[in-house]
Amino acid sequence: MPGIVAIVNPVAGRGRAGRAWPAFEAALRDRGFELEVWFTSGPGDARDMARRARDRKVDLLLVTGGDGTVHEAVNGTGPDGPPLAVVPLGTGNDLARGLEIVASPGAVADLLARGRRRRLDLGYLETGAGGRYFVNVSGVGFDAEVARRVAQSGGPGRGAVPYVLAMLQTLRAYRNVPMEIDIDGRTHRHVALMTVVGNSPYYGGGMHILPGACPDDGRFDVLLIGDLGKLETLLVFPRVFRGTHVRHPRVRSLRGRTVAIRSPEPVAVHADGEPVGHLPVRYCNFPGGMVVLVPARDGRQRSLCPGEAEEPARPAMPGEAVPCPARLAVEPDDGPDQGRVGAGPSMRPGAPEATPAPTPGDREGW
Ligand SMILES: Nc1ncnc2c1ncn2[C@@H]1O[C@H](COP(=O)(O)OP(=O)(O)OP(=O)(O)O)[C@@H](O)[C@H]1O
Repeated sequence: MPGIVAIVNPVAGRGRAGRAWPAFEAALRDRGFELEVWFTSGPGDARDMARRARDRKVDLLLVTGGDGTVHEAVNGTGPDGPPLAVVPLGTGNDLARGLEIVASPGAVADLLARGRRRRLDLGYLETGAGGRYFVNVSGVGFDAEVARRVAQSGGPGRGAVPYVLAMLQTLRAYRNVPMEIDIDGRTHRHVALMTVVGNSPYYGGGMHILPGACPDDGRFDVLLIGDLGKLETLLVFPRVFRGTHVRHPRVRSLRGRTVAIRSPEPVAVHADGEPVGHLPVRYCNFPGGMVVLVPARDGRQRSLCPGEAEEPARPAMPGEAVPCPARLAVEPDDGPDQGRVGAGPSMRPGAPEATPAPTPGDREGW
């Protein structure tokens, strides 16, 4: 039967979600909302439950937990699932942070009563290990190694402190790697600390990694972080919390609908902080692929994009003309000598060919 289904991950936020949930449920019932509550009992449950809720055509899916729970939920619903409302009781809560969703029972009851349904872009990536959706940010290289270390440290509960500790451990042994990054058919080559692709500005529990990211513009923000040395990385890192790292001369900000990255070396990839395999990776965006309740502000429609006061009149599905294919083919890595990224089938009909291989002098240290 349609209605509201609440998926609650009781261990999110190191158990905060389970402890706080009864107050949220009471506030919602007091305001007249009827809901069915499903508690997860382990990894993967939120995905399976979200799929079941989508199949039942529920009116609203209330996802209670952190970014990992939201990540699982969208991987259960896929694009154009039921509208989501997030109760941010995890550790990092980076999606909610970008949308200014407040974790109090009253604010969540207001969100359901008066919030606006907004279509946000849903990212999709595919590595040799398979494909998945992501809501915030994916990274390739250094931050994916950090994510792997954080995941290995075990159990839910991420956030900035474990991230910073893992980052310092990773930095000791990490070597920058050559990467080829193809954005909408144009190839960029560099020796990289890491490359970041995302729709939302925050990750890692409040790091403002993509300060220009606009979650409903139909395009990814792509950050190319070049050949920084260890000391330089340590010096630049604190700037990530203010978003000023993007002004560093070895950092480039780009945008695009489709992105492919490869390297001759086995480079790790993460999606929303979850390790998801190694290069090569291909990304595409489902513009407007998820509907999320965001707080209403004084009856005005606030823009979710930096630098825009009011929401511009975007079409409901801004990028419909460039859909993601049902399944992306990832070719085996045949190394940089092939001269270009994405030499296999294009992700979209009529996409321009990648630019030819540069002369050795253009290769920025390859
Ligand atoms: N009942 C459960 N017991 C153990 N693990 C669970 C359970 N339910 C879900 N999980 C796992 O808990 C992980 C962590 O949840 P989540 O990411 O939402 O919280 P968090 O790590 O505290 O927050 P954030 O991701 O915002 O930092 C999820 O990836 C999920 O697989």
